[in-house]
Amino acid sequence: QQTGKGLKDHYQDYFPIGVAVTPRHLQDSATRIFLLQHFNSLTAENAMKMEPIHPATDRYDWRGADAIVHFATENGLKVRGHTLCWHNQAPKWMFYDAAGKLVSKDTLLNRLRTHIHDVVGRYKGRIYAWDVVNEAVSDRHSEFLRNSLWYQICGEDFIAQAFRYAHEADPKAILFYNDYNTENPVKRDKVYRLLKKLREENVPVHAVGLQGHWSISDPSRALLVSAIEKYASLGIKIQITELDVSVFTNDKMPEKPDFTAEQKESQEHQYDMLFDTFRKYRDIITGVTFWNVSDRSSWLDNFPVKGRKNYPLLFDEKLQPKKAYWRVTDF
Ligand SMILES: Oc1ccccc1CN[C@@H]1C=C[C@@H](O)[C@H](O)[C@H]1O
Repeated sequence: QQTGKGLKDHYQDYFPIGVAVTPRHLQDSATRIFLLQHFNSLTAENAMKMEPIHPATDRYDWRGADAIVHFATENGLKVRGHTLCWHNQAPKWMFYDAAGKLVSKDTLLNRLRTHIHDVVGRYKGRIYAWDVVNEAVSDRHSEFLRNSLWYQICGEDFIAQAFRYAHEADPKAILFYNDYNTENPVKRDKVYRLLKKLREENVPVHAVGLQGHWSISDPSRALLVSAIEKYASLGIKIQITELDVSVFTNDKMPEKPDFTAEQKESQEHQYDMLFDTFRKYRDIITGVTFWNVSDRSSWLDNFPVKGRKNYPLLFDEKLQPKKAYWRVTDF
């Protein structure tokens, strides 16, 4: 399929440009052409999460993941796997026994190992990178690790074990720890502390995923740079794995749902700064992936405020480049 020069072409000398997709995106020919024009990496928005892909102890649903991997392989796109161990969208059955009681640490770790070997094994050689553990660090000042069922049952060991299982299953895959708010100094230092400890214990964690759920006012260039420098000092690579730039700086519902001139101007400026910084760190940043395809639909339309229309991406609801697109491709 021949397409005009797109975002990925502007960045071919820097890093792959990815996007989170659903199988439905791939059923529409206009969307397929759009995806192939602008992106050379895909992430499954939901299809490879624990519950969607492994809904029952003895049942996997491979359809969505297979469709995305098939499309990517057919068109020469990279695929990032998301995510092997997370507290959200995890299947209840994994944590409870037949009597409905929480399972033991050994049982849970064995279930995690089976899950990881089955999922990573199926796509071995076709998925080059995995978000092995997502969001294990706490947002609470008093906590280091999030008090998830993973942590309650296993303590911190589930993190190292998840990476070891993934490495066993595909020794060539690049293994990521993935999280959000990773530029916030308090959380940044906790993520750093976790990664440093894992690396010192020779746990196969190769890179850190900064989700990049940012806004027109956050992060500042200074905070982004200090986070990149701090993680890079561990000798690991960095990817921006779920980039979007919310047009809101609070959790209030606006008077009207429109995308104001001020919001546009701020977003153009923020995207310009972000990609200027990414380009400067091209030797450390090995990929930038957007979360969702266009302003037509974003997970931010319902988070953190349900029903609040957001306009966080480089393409508008008609899949047309916004001015921010031209700001990040004119360099
Ligand atoms: O920015 C946040 C704030 C609080 C909780 C979760 C997040 C981000 N959490 C991400 C967002 C959407 C999901 O589809 C992704 O899998 C998840 O990694």
